[in-house]
Amino acid sequence: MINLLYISISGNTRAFAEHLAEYAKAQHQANVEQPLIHLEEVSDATQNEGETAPYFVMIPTYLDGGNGIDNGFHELMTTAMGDYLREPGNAEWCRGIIGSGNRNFNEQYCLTAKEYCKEFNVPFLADYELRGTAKDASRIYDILVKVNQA
Ligand SMILES: Cc1cc2nc3c(=O)[nH]c(=O)nc-3n(C[C@H](O)[C@H](O)[C@H](O)COP(=O)(O)O)c2cc1C
Repeated sequence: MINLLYISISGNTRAFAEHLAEYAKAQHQANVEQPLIHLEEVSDATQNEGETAPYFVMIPTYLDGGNGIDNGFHELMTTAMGDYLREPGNAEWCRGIIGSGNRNFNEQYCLTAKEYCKEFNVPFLADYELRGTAKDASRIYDILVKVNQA
């Protein structure tokens, strides 16, 4: 089983997370060795239960102003995920982060995920735009399977 935590404000990340879980289900049906994906959505209402097993994080990008090079990392909307990762012991179980965003934001593309990776010292595993594509789902599932097995 692959545990995947995500946060979604306007629904794109939720849609992609569900797409990934469906893709995993199909892979698992074809070959039981291929793991399923267990999803958990984090929000401002999330109570910390304390992570005790490996998991991955998916986070979209919402930033206020700046250019992403020498300024501009003022995170909006998604801070509940950072708060969750900062709870004692939680970040230690995080095996990597997948960022999403929109390439129109140039240097700020997926910047929240990149900054979290630095702060929590975990690998940046992949990125995708908006709701992702079928290709993104298979590419990212393969990455999750590989890192989860390591
Ligand atoms: C106000 C606002 C600011 C955004 N800022 C960024 C940004 O700095 N970098 C980026 O890559 N995408 C940015 N995006 C795009 C979102 O990350 C993208 O739409 C994402 O798929 C939203 O995920 P969600 O629907 O799960 O909340 C922004 C979108 C909005 C509405």
